[in-house]
Amino acid sequence: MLSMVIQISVNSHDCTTIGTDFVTRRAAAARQSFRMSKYKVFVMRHGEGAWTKENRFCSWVDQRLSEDGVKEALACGHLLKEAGYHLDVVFTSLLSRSIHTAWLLLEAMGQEWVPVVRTWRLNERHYGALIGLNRAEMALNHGEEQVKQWRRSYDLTPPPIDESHPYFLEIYNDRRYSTCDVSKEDLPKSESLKDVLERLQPYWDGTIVPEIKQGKLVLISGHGNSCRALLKHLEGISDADIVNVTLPTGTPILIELDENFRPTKPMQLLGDQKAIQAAIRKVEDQGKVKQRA
Ligand SMILES: O=C(O)[C@@H](COP(=O)(O)O)OP(=O)(O)O
Repeated sequence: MLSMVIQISVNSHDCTTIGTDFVTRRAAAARQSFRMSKYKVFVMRHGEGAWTKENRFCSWVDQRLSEDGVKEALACGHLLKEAGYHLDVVFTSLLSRSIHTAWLLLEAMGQEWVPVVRTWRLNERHYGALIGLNRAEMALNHGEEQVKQWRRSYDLTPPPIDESHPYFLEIYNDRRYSTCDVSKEDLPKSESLKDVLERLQPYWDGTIVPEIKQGKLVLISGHGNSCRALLKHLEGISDADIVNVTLPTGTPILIELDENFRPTKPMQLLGDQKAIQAAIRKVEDQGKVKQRA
């Protein structure tokens, strides 16, 4: 039996302030509306990436999963299998950590045949010139609040990447980006969360929603910020509240929607709730000068 508890964001000091307040309002709204769930969709951030250990902004750099990330992806698959879910299609970004998570999850579920569809529109937010930098060092040099704003604010765009950046050529010469529905020149050089939602929403509306409407159970294996953008859209999270939403790696989030694609209940992070809270704290701590023990 899964223990499913409503959560949005956990911050060791005040997590439960805005996060819980938001959840409470959402729960009250859902109770009042008496809307019936018609659709379910899973949104999840991939398993831990290799650069997480080094605390570097990874973004469009194609790092693999860490050993722990592989374990997380497999554990997600086991969790969904035990809960009896049968997936019909999985959407990923063009980045290996998102694709490998989908493969491992499907393998653990014994559902390897399920189609995996890749799109750059689910890529992680483009962190521009911040790519490759260490978050704790950035917090030391620019302050923790500035780093939090760069990481979590809705409409702040970091400085763009340019040709002098050590990862510029690796990203823009990569063959995968010649397969996109926009030219290489038009791919982002830096993005706010708002920009991510703007490039993701047409894909959600035009490609993913029609699948869900056909009755298919969809799982999105995305990234911390591409998933935050989608959750903001689906859950109607305000520009102010999204700052306090942090997603752990390798944790499926179940969203139930009515016939008009409005949420009927608060989103649910599935799995061991204490472990999920610890995982969220770990991600938040990455932006601090000193990490908590
Ligand atoms: O780009 C990255 O390093 C992380 C998010 O970083 P933060 O926004 O948490 O700093 O993305 P992901 O690991 O989900 O692909």
